[in-house]
Amino acid sequence: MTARLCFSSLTSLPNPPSISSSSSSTRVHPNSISFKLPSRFRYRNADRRRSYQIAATLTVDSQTSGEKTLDTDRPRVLLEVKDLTAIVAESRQEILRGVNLTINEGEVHAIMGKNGSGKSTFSKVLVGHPDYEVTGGTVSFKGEDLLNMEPETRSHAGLFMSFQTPVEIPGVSNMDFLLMACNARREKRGEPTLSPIEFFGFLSPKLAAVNMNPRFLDRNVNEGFSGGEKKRNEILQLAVLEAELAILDEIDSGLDVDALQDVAKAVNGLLTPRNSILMITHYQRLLDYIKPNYVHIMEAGAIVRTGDFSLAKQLEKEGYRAISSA
Ligand SMILES: Nc1ncnc2c1ncn2[C@@H]1O[C@H](COP(=O)(O)OP(=O)(O)OP(=O)(O)O)[C@@H](O)[C@H]1O
Repeated sequence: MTARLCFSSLTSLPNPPSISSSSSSTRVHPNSISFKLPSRFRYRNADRRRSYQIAATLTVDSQTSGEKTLDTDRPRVLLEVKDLTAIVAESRQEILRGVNLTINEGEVHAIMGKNGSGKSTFSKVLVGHPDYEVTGGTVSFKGEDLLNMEPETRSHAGLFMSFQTPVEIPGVSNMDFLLMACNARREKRGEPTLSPIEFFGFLSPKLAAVNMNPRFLDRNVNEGFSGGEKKRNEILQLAVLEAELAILDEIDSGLDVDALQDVAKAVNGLLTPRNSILMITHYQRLLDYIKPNYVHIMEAGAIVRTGDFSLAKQLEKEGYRAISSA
């Protein structure tokens, strides 16, 4: 069966995403892609939150990939967050209480902070998670108003988020998923799409960089993957999507020491002077492998301190009490 999966509409559907056979489709969405669908494909049981994750992960672009900075000596500001406040949409509980953060291209930033300080909420608000409502402040991404964009448009613009708990997609092989994502990006850039064989050539060095066994390509996306395998797979997706700002939420959790080194090596290999990384982590050990330019401490929904790597070392040695603003 051939099916058509419309990435851009996933987040806007009132119901779980569905797959329509191409024979019954009368209109083709510009971001949709035809692919062979295994007969066991089951999307109807997916909930809306998962759809959001799929869309946030899948949609790719490069509308702005051809942009050039006018002043090539000065790094471009990728993300500028000013006085951002946000609440949980359902309970109206205030979580973010005035976050300020600027990320230039080529920089690696790390956010640390006690459990419940708002780190994940901040990253989810950046990618437009429907659980949260922004109540104040501004966020610009490459000069555009990020908060006015739909989640898929944010992804189109070059934002990628690796979730603490990566989504499973039953019925879609990893290979199909990555191929779709890659070709969606190429289409947006006006480049010819890759055949599965060409794509394998593109993917092979990335697989090697993440030290991932090619047999994972035949398995359904993240289904039955161990925690560490899911994290590697997230970095593989990042490598394929070539996002300009990657938000990595606890990418080190659940990784053994070898896997941590592999993942860190792969992330470092993806860094260029044109892209940036925002890591959320509890542990200095990740920062030993992916060296941050800036370390921020989040407390009660705001960034209360910023420093360099030595701040993470101080934290490891003395704990939050020593550097708390309270
Ligand atoms: N969808 C939600 N519904 C209710 N409460 C929420 C929701 N999202 C976040 N919170 C609350 O907001 C606070 C901040 O949570 P968040 O996950 O952002 O913290 P964190 O700093 O990432 O924590 P951790 O280090 O434990 O991952 C917590 O008290 C959490 O319970």
